Amino acid sequence: MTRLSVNINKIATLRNSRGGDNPNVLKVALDCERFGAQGITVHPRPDERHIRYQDVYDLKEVVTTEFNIEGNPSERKFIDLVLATKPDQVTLVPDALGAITSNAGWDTITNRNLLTELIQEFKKENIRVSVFVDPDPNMVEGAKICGADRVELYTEPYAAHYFENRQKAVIPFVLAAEKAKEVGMGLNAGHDLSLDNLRFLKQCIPWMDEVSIGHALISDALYLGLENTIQMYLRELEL
Ligand SMILES: CC(=O)[C@@H](O)[C@H](O)COP(=O)(O)O
Ligand SMILES: NCC(=O)COP(=O)(O)O
Repeated sequence: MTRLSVNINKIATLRNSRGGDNPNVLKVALDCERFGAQGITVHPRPDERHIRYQDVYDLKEVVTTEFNIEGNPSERKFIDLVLATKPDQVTLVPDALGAITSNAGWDTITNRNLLTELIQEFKKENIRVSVFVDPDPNMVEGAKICGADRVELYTEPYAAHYFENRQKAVIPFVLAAEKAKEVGMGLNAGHDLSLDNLRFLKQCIPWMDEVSIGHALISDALYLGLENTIQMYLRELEL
């Protein structure tokens, strides 16, 4: 089974645009769960332009499905947030400062020492650690050597080339996913997944543990409604 974790960053972005509390991120998270989502993902960034650190503390109190915090551990503040809130999973993402969104995975070979230390620190607190990587079997193997439990494959290149040639676009992801299976790691995927491209990815890599989806899902919800949208994404994950 592949779980659907809804990334609610976009809800916080909308809330922040007016400075008030509408929409309320806690209510949306609870509604996502009520409508069938099997997890909630947040990705706080140092400038708190969408999810704020306080949101993460507040969400931890109410989320009853899998809680996944994504982010760059380059600042102690992020590490402390994760250790204090103890989510089910932390996903380490090497966000470049000033980037609009995540745009690359870790080099798990060059960053081996850093990742190994961080992963140990989180795992001591029983927090599952996933490492965001490009679809490269060497990076998957590197994440395993660092002690990660899972990798999250950065799916933007798959999404970008889906309509051009989906068979070709998915090949590196299948190879990376096979490596994860071979070395005994769990497998997540995310970034720009949508109602267009999700089913084919699931068909090609049925052993994915989780997909985290935000931008497209929240955009679809404007037209289709949140409950209906979540149900539609869940259906794409049924083979
Ligand atoms: C790691 C990843 O691909 C997502 O967490 C993505 O960064 C979503 O964050 P934004 O919604 O802020 O773009
Ligand atoms: N880890 C990926 C994620 O949480 C959502 O990415 P996107 O669907 O907003 O591109």
